[in-house]
Amino acid sequence: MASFVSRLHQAIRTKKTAALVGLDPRWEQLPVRIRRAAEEMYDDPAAAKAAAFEEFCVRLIDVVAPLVPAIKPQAAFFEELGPDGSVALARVIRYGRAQGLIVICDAKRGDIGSTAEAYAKAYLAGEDPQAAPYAADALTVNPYLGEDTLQPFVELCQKREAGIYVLVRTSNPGAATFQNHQNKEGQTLYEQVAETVEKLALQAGFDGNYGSIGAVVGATYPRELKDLREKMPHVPLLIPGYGAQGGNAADVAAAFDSAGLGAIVNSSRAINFAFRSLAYAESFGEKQWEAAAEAATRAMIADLAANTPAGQLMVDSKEA
Ligand SMILES: O=C(O)c1cc(=O)[nH]c(=O)n1[C@@H]1O[C@H](COP(=O)(O)O)[C@@H](O)[C@H]1O
Repeated sequence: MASFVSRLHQAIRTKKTAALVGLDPRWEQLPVRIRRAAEEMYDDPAAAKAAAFEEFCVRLIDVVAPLVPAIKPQAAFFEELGPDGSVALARVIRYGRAQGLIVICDAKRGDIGSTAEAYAKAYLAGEDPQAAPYAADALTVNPYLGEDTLQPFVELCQKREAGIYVLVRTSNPGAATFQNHQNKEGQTLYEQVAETVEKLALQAGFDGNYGSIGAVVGATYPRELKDLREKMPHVPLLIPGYGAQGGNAADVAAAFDSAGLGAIVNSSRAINFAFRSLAYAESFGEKQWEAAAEAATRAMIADLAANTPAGQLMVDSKEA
């Protein structure tokens, strides 16, 4: 049995990058051919969109599976379609795992403890992909209801060798409104959450350096990121906000330890829809959307390699 964090770090060592590809299928931005083919096949719009999302994500997984350790399907886009979307999400998660990827489902769940337990059972398959309907290795979790509501997730992480990433300091422009609220001692809400997550990380899947209870910290706030890395030395970080939201490799460099571990950096739109971007549209165009996604993934990996210690792993091994 291997804990979530040890499986993740093994995958990072194998692929020699901490790049994480988010799967955020947006109907209007999908390649037209995929949309048209699905619309011809299904009369029902939700069924057509779900089929198109699945095809797009499966083909994207085929592109990125040899390059990166992990993917992060965004549940929201699938849920928007109703039951057909949920089935597509479950199938995409399974396909990703079958290709040897670590799959982090981004559904940002959280509720009172007894309900949280049901969410945990739904998403946290952990090491055994048969253990849950949405068979993810890890799930993003909202801590707003309190520490007791994280406990069911932590317990299932222990039982199934799964992981969670708790929202600590998010990447969005309004992150500070609640998260920077200070208590009487001057400690911000996100620092209090960080303290709890650090404590929980020692309780589940601890591999001697890191636990399997992680934290989401945005790339768009590099000062807070550096500070939180120090406050949570045993917590693996999931860092969104690189790419489309403006974060760059220099912004996330402080998240990594001297072995290049301890964090993964997500990019979704900039890879999924690279064929629509200024950087790649001219060279690739819509028909070659997969080649554009591959080029964008390779560019991200090269950027992290050049500007973070995690990337140094790749450089060192090429030289060896
Ligand atoms: O939990 C997340 O992944 C997340 C947390 C956060 O603070 N900010 C954030 O952008 N995300 C998610 O990460 C993805 C970022 O997508 P891009 O901005 O297209 O790279 C989206 O699916 C977001 O929902």
